[in-house]
Amino acid sequence: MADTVDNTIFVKRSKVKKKILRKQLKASHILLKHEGISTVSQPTKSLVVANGGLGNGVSRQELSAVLKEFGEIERLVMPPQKPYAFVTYRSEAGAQKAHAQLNGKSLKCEDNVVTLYLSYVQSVPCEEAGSLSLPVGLTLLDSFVSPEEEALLLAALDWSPGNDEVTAQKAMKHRRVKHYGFEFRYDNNNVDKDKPLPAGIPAECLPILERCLSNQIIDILPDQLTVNQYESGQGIPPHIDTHSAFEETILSLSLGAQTVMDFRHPDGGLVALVLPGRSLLVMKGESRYLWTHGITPRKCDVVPSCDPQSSAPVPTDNQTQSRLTLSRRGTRTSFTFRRIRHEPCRCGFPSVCDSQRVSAVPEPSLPSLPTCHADAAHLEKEYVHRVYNSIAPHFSSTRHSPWPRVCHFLSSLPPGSMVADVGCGNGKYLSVNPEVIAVGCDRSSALIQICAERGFQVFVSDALMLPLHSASFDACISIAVIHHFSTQERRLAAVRELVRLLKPGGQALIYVWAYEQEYNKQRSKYLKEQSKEKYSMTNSTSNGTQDLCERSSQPLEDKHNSGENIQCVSKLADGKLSIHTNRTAFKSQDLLVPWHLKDEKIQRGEYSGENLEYKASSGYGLCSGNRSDCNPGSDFKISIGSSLGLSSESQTSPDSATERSSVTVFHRYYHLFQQGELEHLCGQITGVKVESSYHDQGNWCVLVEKTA
Ligand SMILES: O=C(O)CCC(=O)C(=O)O
Ligand SMILES: [Fe+2]
Ligand SMILES: [Zn+2]
Repeated sequence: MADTVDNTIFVKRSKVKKKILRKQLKASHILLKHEGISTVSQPTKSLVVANGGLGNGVSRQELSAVLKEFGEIERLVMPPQKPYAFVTYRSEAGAQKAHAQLNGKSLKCEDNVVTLYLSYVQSVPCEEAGSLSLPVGLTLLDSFVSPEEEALLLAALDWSPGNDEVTAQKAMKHRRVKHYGFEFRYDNNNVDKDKPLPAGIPAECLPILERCLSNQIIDILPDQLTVNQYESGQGIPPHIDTHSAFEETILSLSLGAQTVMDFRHPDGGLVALVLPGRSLLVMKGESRYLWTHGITPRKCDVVPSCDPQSSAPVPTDNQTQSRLTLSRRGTRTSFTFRRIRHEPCRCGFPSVCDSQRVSAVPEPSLPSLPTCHADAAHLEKEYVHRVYNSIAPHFSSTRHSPWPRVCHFLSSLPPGSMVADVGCGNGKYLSVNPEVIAVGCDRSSALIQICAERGFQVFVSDALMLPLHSASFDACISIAVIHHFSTQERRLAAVRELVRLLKPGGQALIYVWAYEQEYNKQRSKYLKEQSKEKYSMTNSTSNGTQDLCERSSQPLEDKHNSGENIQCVSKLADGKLSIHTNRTAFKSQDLLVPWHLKDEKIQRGEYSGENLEYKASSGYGLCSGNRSDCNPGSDFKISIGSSLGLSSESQTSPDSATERSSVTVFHRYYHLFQQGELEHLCGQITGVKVESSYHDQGNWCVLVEKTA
């Protein structure tokens, strides 16, 4: 008897399983047919979650809440308006668990119930610029406090000078602050844990904190409060709240005027999020530990044109760009509640964790000159691509003057010419001749973002594999690009690819950095900047090829080699690349050139002179307003942000830059070309004629023509 019952259950169970499997296969089929997403049967770390998309009304918070029960999430990609999402777990085991437990399960969302079907995928698409997604672990709860509570909280603040001691009140350069419970010290980026302040968290905050407890936003009351007050035009540099100082959950309550907070991922992602007055921002997980947050000092924000305070729907990706408007800032006061940490932080982000730094991060050793493609690609990824993504806004701010001879080449092209700028950087050559049709590409998504914001036709691409038709361009330029390829084969391949684009009779102008910085008894601008810049650390060359100077007493070498007999002058001690001393003569052909980024600059968004690039970029791709339909039981609303590529390197505390200004040094790999080397390279390609070659301000340059 018992057997029969068991068997019936077994049969029923397997029927259910079969049904789920059928539906899952159907979902995979639809994904392939309609979206071109192919699933695999072998377990991987990544899953596509059919029906778990923003297009099904599933929010990022809702999906990530269920997914993270099965393991630590590395990435959650939710393409806007799609009925699916992608998740990548840190381990395959996590993905397997989620697959086993969630497949065919219902997910109850705010406004509907969906059934999830999960399949393994080999790779996950990148989050596109403008797509709507928040950093993992970030939640924004709209209207968390009532207007009455807002007024009460603001009235509880006493900014009079007599109160300085009690709340460690400070007037910072870009805002004023007060601390309760414990002082957060901006000199050492930490709190004196055994020195509590006379004033604890004001009683007016308690009802709000109780609400956080009962809504399970926190499970223990905070014991530290920092109040920041920003006038219009003020802000806070990008930073991560010190891991060792505070526990995981950070709450930031926005009162008064709305603002835009920028979240940056170390890989370059930027999410600009509108924080409306009376909203509560909850930072946990990756958003608290790995992403920096900051407010760019400015008087206006670019926001979606629908009133973010209203319950307008989320604009789609395209609409986000087209329906932007300016919003004037007013005075904003934020209450940041945190809990002091008494044990070292053991988060999963050792690269940015001050508790784990010493033991976890070994001293970086210098890379070697590569001998195979794989090593070369790796070197370029670390010492070219990553660096440009990290320094993009600052790099761009030093690159505004086009070189005259490049301009002359572009200006002499007939109207209507098709021109490709391969490695276009910030796009400074794309508008030189308005009569031609110019497209640009660069390997750095952060630089391409800057170009896109300037309205140029651009795309991200590797110069070795351009997604452009052969023989379709009248002219190409490659300015200061090919010297970043680390083997002769790759440099040759880059020139070949450039030539491939040209129509017969088309011309390519190529500039590379010269090993010889002194030519015809003339020192290049790069060397001359040495005396002019007074060894400053502020990278502000306006049109020089390279970066800033550093003091050096090394004599200039004058080494000229003839083109026919190119000798390698790389002197690699134990095979390692050496670090070049800026503004001095090169000692070897392959080396690492430092780029000094004053943290203060990047943190404050104060790039020298015009900081248009930075300002513009941090204002775009904002989050939408709100979802009107969220959480019917209460008056919370969830705002969803959008991301685009821009990077930041700083991971220090909010005002370390005010008290100390540290410099982050990045190293870019260069192969310096010797005289004749570029011509020699071009000479190896059939169907190419070197029209002319010259030395221009420390660069070797060729103009080549495609003959067939
Ligand atoms: O103003 C805010 O919302 C953020 C303040 C903040 O990040 C901090 O004080 O660490
Ligand atoms: Fe913070
Ligand atoms: Zn940590």
